Amino acid sequence: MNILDKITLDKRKEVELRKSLIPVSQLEQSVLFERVTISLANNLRHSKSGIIAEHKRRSPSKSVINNTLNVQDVAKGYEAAGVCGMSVLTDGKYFGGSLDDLLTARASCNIPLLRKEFIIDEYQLLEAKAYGADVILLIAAILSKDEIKQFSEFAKTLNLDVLLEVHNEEELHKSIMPSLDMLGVNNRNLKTFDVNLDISKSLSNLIPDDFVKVSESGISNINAIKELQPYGYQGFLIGENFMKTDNPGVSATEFIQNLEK
Ligand SMILES: O=C(O)c1ccccc1NCC(=O)[C@H](O)[C@H](O)COP(=O)(O)O
Repeated sequence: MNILDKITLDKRKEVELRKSLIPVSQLEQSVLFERVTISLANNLRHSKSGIIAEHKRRSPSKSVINNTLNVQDVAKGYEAAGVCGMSVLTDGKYFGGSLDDLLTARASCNIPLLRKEFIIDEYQLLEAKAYGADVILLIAAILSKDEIKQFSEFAKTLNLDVLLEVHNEEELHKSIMPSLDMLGVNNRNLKTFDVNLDISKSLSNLIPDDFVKVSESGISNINAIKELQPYGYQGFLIGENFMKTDNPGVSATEFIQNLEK
């Protein structure tokens, strides 16, 4: 079984457990359910740099990235750096994240927050809303076309932006639909962990212009972004490159300043 199948299997068990502990009615009582969300897609459309900076403690491909930082400092640092949005990994088992991380980030900054999660159930979208997210991620590799439609349409009823992630042409073809805001190309093969920016380049002309194009993973310098911008990419999701430093906010600030020079 590959790692993505393993993560998805564990996620199904986790979500069933969560559902049995916290009913939907309780999620809907969160004060954050009434919050007016901020659109990441809009921010990206109007940005020169297009950085989405991630909070990522560890990952299946890299094990520990940074265990010493707190989410509050990272969120404040990213906001001060001028990023378009922050991605918060909420998976515990494989990434060391949690919904509490999302809540802490929400309390610490006023930029769009992406719940970075393996979404396999509508319940997780209600959680995203209740814990302060503005954006959800849907991964085409683990969802059917019908599920992508169902989850993205449900997300829109909650006023959440939808970032749909693909890694190849087949995933892209099954996914294109009007209920998505952003199409992300993951440069990392989630089954083998190989990273290759050429994936973003080769899929770019197959993505209709109505969607904001986002390139994800393996971006470690501004040259990578300068290479991808001519292919129409307006968003760049960066995790490890910032999180491996002692101060991700300062690292993101320097990165954006160099990019916008
Ligand atoms: O990062 C991983 O090892 C990983 C493994 C399996 C599924 C997902 C994984 N990562 C999620 C992401 O998409 C990245 O955290 C994100 O794009 C940032 O990537 P990077 O800048 O390379 O940290």
